[in-house]
Amino acid sequence: MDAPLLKERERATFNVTELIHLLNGSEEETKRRKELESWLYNNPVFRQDDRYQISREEVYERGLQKTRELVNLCRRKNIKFDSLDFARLNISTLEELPFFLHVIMFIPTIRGQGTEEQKRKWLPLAEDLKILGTYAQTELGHGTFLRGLETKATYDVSSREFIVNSPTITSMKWWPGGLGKTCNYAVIAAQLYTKGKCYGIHMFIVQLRSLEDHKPLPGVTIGDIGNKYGFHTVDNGFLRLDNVRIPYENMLMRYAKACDYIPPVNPKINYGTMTSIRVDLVKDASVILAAASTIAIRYSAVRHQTEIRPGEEPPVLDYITQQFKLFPQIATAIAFHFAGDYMHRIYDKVQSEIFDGHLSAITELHGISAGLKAFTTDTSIAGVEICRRACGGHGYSNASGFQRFYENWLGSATYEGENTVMYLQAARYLFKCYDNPKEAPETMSYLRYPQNKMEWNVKSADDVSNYATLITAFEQRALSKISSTAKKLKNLTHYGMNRNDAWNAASVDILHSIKAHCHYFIVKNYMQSLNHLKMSSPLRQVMTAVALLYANYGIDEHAGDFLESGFMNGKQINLVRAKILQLLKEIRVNAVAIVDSFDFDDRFLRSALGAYDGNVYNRLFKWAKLSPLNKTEVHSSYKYLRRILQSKL
Ligand SMILES: CC(C)(COP(=O)(O)OP(=O)(O)OC[C@H]1O[C@@H](n2cnc3c(N)ncnc32)[C@H](O)[C@@H]1OP(=O)(O)O)[C@@H](O)C(=O)NCCC(=O)NCCSC(=O)CCCC(=O)O
Ligand SMILES: Cc1cc2nc3c(=O)[nH]c(=O)nc-3n(C[C@H](O)[C@H](O)[C@H](O)COP(=O)(O)OP(=O)(O)OC[C@H]3O[C@@H](n4cnc5c(N)ncnc54)[C@H](O)[C@@H]3O)c2cc1C
Repeated sequence: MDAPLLKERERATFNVTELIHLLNGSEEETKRRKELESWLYNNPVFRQDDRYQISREEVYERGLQKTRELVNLCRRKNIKFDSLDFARLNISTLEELPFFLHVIMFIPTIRGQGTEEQKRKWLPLAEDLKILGTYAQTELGHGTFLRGLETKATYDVSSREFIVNSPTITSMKWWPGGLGKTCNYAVIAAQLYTKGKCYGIHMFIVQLRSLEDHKPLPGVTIGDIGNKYGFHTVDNGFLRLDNVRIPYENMLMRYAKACDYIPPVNPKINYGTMTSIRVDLVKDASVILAAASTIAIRYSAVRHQTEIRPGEEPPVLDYITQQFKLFPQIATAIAFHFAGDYMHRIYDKVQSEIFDGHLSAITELHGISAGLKAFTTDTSIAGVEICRRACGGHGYSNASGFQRFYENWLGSATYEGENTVMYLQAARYLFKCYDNPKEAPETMSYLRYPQNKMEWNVKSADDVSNYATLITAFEQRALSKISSTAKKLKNLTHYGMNRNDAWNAASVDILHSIKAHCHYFIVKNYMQSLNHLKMSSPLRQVMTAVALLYANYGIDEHAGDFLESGFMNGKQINLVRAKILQLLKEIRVNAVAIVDSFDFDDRFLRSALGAYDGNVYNRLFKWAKLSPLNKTEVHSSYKYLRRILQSKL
């Protein structure tokens, strides 16, 4: 083991294994996760060493090979696609596979929106992978505005069929994962027309390719949309349907019926699959940021640069500015971990309410999941970039491991709802609750009895170590933003603007308000989660320092907002800043141990900078030697170089 990391580990003040189990839920959960990972990582098909040396076609083909291995593994070990074990395997591949949309959206849409009869027919086929489907909603012309989708499903009473049609170029389905080359089925979002009237977006199961030879069926024009920033393994596709006929039974009809149209009790129930993925993304944001922090912290403990005192070249992690960049990322990863747990709990609760026929809870779930999806993906994307840059030049090499997850994760700000749009959706719910506080759910309880407090109860650095004091600060910031924005909206409508125009005119303030609310929620949930968890006192001390850093850093980062609220003054902001420095020092001794507790396997990180042993330089040299340009001492293209070198001006 490399000496610097050994020394770092020896001085940790808490037991790493205890934190590993705490973050995994229990010792058994840790064991199970590791067992699943070892099945995956010991399989050579999941290799990544030549990832940047193979063509897109080969990357896609590998994606399918990996899919086959993963499916075989699940069959051998009896792992169901809707199980926690599959979710863990899914994350551990650290790569989207071409069939993921089948598992995360196609099957869940049938399960959530199909009648019992439809589920009996389609689920066995889909779960046994006799058919492979995707979720085809977005079109070339519209992704966000679902009411604007143009694909039509027109009911033909005489044949009891729907005629599914893409009438224009902008109505082509565009982006669905696995659509281009992999899937032979899709759930298609289309405007339902029956008896000459349009009833809005509904979901239809459409077969796209032959089950015999995989050729597109008549009327189906389909393909891959081309290279992208990331998601190289996935054949995101386009699809044009030319009056394709499907049986009446292929409209998913658990909540709405066609022919003589019966509407669903809540028309947004059709959007349920998106909500479920938004919920999952909160936890994913934590994993990605934890992985990036692990690489950056381990590397920063190994990398020595410059001098603080003459003759002593410290690890860069000793520079306070480096700590100020990286420790908040660790804290954020843990905060999002607890937010992810919360989201899963509330999602399960709402699902059981829906099961009992109470559809009203989906509005609250949408409000919370849309906001947190945007907040956590936004923050973690920015955090990964901070970690990458904190690794200096080597952070820019593919050997760092950042690019693999960064390029894919960038998409999370857009897919499952573009983040600004999601914030605005969450804000819609927030402002409704502000106007009607009795409706406010627990997450917005401060709206029920809004108290504009006059003064923050902070006089010394010790005062900013108190959870309740910090939560109050975030609550007051949110309240101040929300109430001033609500006033603005009221003024705009008072002077004659209609509600929609006023909403657009005030939307920048609305965005600040919802971000402040999400931040408040994350801080509160983080601190409450820590209070409820059992842990040894050395671990509690460390976890408390990290949570306090999260909150104090958030105040410093948005000092303008907190000052503007009038609740805080400049002196108090200085106390917050002093506290941050104190916390950085406290966390420094445990930084490597904390990221060790995230417990990433080296085969997951695949990083020369972030491997457990800290053997950075040997790994970088090994990586360089593997460059395809180094296969020969003199590259074959020297023929051009020779001519340049030998030509006369
Ligand atoms: C932006 C909105 C929310 C707007 O919807 P709209 O019907 O056009 O507008 P509206 O009639 O004014 O509706 C607003 C109203 O609908 C409600 N609502 C909206 N969404 C939901 C929901 N999920 N659950 C429960 N309720 C929902 C809102 O609360 C609003 O209610 P309100 O009118 O205020 O009472 C919607 O269109 C939307 O969700 N757009 C984003 C599209 C999206 O997320 N696409 C994802 C495609 S799949 C994908 O990206 C997979 C990637 C996965 C991967 O590769 O890993
Ligand atoms: C990697 C990846 C995978 C995907 N997989 C799938 C899939 O499997 N199935 C599928 O159906 N789709 C998929 N999508 C599509 C994705 O869901 C959409 O791209 C996404 O919902 C955003 O819609 P848009 O592209 O229309 O963006 P637009 O809405 O056109 O956004 C452009 C800009 O307009 C702004 N804007 C739009 N509306 C508003 C508004 N009301 N108020 C303020 N600003 C607004 C946005 O903030 C943004 O800045 C995928 C996309 C990606 C990148």
